Amino acid sequence: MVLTVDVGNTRIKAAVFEGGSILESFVFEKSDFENKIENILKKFQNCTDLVVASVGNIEKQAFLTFEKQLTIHFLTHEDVFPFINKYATPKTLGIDRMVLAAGATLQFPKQNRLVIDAGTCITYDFIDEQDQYLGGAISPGLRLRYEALHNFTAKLPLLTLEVPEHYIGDSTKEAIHSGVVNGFVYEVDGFIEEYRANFSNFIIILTGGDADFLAKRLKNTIFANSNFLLESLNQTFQYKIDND
Ligand SMILES: Nc1ncnc2c1ncn2[C@@H]1O[C@H](COP(=O)(O)OP(=O)(O)OP(=O)(O)O)[C@@H](O)[C@H]1O
Ligand SMILES: CC(C)(CO)[C@@H](O)C(=O)NCCC(=O)O
Ligand SMILES: [K+]
Repeated sequence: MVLTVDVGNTRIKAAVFEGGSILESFVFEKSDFENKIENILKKFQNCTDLVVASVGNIEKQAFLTFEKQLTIHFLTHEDVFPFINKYATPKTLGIDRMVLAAGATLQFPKQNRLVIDAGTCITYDFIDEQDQYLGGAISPGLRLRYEALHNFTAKLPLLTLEVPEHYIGDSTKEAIHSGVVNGFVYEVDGFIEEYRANFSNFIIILTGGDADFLAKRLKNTIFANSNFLLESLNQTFQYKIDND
């Protein structure tokens, strides 16, 4: 059994895998995460490996307390990945994006793949048919957009997500909801159209905290898989074992 842990910028997500299938998944805040992991390991005592991808501020040291119980794999750029990395600055590429690209490469062989992760940030990652990772884009996520409008202006209130009535917002609140929510959806639809115009034979994988919300609103029919990063962590680990 393998425990995979995704330390994001906002929250931590974790899942226990037996072979290729998820037994249970968890979401928790960063404070007190040691206890949360300890409880998971109490429940699943057959876990032999802990696989971590962290883009948050939690480093490898924080996981070493579990070393008595199981083997820790804290993924870094030094690990083996199933794609050729063409990013001009490979050392600054987020480990979450590398894991997503690995999962897409292994799960969907011999095609162009676009992974869209709608989390704290929206990331776009493109891996072509020759398994070359080309890069993509990073933009502010849904909640970050609401927060940025409030934090960097004097007059804009901090709102929580609401679906706008219309694209023409007729009040401050409606204008913000339209700008944030419609802007988010138009952006993603726009990127998808750009990729579609330039590549054939490709698959889109949609994941992250806002994936379900987004999937319902896109012009294109795309199914969301909220567990794609955790599944990809498990696959990256299996790949590492087979190829190290
Ligand atoms: N309880 C919650 N806390 C924070 N964000 C939430 C919550 N529930 C849903 N969301 C939505 O999820 C988005 C954040 O996604 P996610 O939880 O995947 O981010 P994350 O943990 O920082 O991971 P990553 O850094 O990989 O994006 C926010 O834009 C927000 O709209
Ligand atoms: C973009 C985020 C914040 C998304 O989680 C993460 O992948 C990251 O910190 N990336 C580093 C910059 C880069 O990927 O080029
Ligand atoms: K993200």
